[in-house]
Amino acid sequence: MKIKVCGLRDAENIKAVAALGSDYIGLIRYDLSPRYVNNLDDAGLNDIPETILKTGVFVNESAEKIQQLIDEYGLNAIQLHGNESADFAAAFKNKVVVLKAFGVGESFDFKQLENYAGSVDFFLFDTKTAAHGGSGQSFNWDILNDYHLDVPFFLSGGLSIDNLHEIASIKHPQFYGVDLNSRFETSPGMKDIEKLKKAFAIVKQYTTNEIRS
Ligand SMILES: O=C(O)c1ccccc1NCC(=O)[C@H](O)[C@H](O)COP(=O)(O)O
Repeated sequence: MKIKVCGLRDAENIKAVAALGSDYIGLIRYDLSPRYVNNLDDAGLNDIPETILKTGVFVNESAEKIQQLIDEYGLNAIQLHGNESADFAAAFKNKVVVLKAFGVGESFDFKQLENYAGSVDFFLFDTKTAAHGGSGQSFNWDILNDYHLDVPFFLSGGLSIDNLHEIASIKHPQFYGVDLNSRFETSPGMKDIEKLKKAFAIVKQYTTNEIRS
């Protein structure tokens, strides 16, 4: 089970998250988010191990701007959180890892994902919110039983120390990773390392059990 810690922006805080063994770190390039990183120089990306995927998170950003940031900061992955089309995503596939986020409400039509299947590496299922992300609220994970494509997915939306144990109830073969954000913060964009340490232990435990069963 992979772990992505999202909404980071401070170099020292990012180093501490990297030391925990995060597989992905998310840097939000959406200026309406309280976790917006205006200047990626502040994130100290040169100091983190190459094994960690530096993920730019975008909401309806232009392809040119995304490409510029990939080139300038060596982003390894992009997460598209707006209304980006499958063709838009496909233009980046095989250059960087592409995650396409979808907001899940009380119901969700997984048919709309069929078009994206060959154009992305992962889906990220988040809680539907007008803010596009970072709601701190979880959705009803039972809905995932209706997902039948073979693209692996990250579970996102309101994951916290209180509900992370419950990922064990998700038996889906494409369940690939978890995305941790606002429930692990001391303030927007600053992660609580002690809380994350506990979360990593829970996910590790889940992964060990998964391998055994
Ligand atoms: O976190 C934000 O502020 C945000 C705003 C706009 C688009 C995406 C955003 N976050 C992207 C993520 O991957 C978050 O981790 C995801 O939305 C879940 O956040 P949370 O519910 O706070 O755990």
